[in-house]
Amino acid sequence: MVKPIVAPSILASDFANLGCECHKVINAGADWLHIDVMDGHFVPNITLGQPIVASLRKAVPRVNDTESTKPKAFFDCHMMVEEPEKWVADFVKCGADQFTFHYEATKDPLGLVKLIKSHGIKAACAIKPGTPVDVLYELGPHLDMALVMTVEPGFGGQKFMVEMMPKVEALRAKFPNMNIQVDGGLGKETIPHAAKAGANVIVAGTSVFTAADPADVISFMKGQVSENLAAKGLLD
Ligand SMILES: O=C(CO)[C@H](O)[C@H](O)COP(=O)(O)O
Ligand SMILES: [Fe+2]
Repeated sequence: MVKPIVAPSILASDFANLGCECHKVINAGADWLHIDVMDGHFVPNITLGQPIVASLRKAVPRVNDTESTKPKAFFDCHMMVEEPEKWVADFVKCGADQFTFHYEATKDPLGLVKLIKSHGIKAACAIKPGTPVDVLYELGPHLDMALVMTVEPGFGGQKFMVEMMPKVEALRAKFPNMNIQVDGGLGKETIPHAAKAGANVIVAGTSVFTAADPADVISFMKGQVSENLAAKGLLD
């Protein structure tokens, strides 16, 4: 059983007003914040690192912080970096709740999952469009989430690759209770494909942050995911 989760990608936000932008989407119904970390090596782009995540953590406390009245969120860190092992401790320290590494970036995926979990946060693994889904079959039982990229990682605002949906279907068939995330080009037009395939964690940058009514986009996507999970008997 899984829940519908919408995770706006802060890459599409106005970084000069990052805290307010995040409060805006949380108040509009976002469950997680998706934080795209790019190193200019694993992907041809550089985005943000630990100082920004640490600052954002002060503006957006952890979900279990009962003291603060500020809007809270789960920090879903998508690590598009080489040698992801090097960054686990730093990202735990600056406030990550989940560390998603790329299968293509490590020689020891299971060792990395164990390292991430040893720090007390969630471990997830992403695959690029050219990577076959079966690389995740052995790792799946150890993961908190699998991420099927629906664009080539590196940039926001790209076109959704519907041809990735068989990967999502295959994962959902094998792992009915696992969080399965899709990332890239998701919005009101493309969500029906991802929801039908069985994805339950929806990353959406451009479609949420540029919307006149972000709450409408978020609730539409959650509704589509809920309907499809319910039809499969998997809605928590
Ligand atoms: O990982 C990513 C790119 O590598 C981003 O999370 C993704 O592109 C989301 O942005 P958008 O919804 O605008 O496509
Ligand atoms: Fe991402």
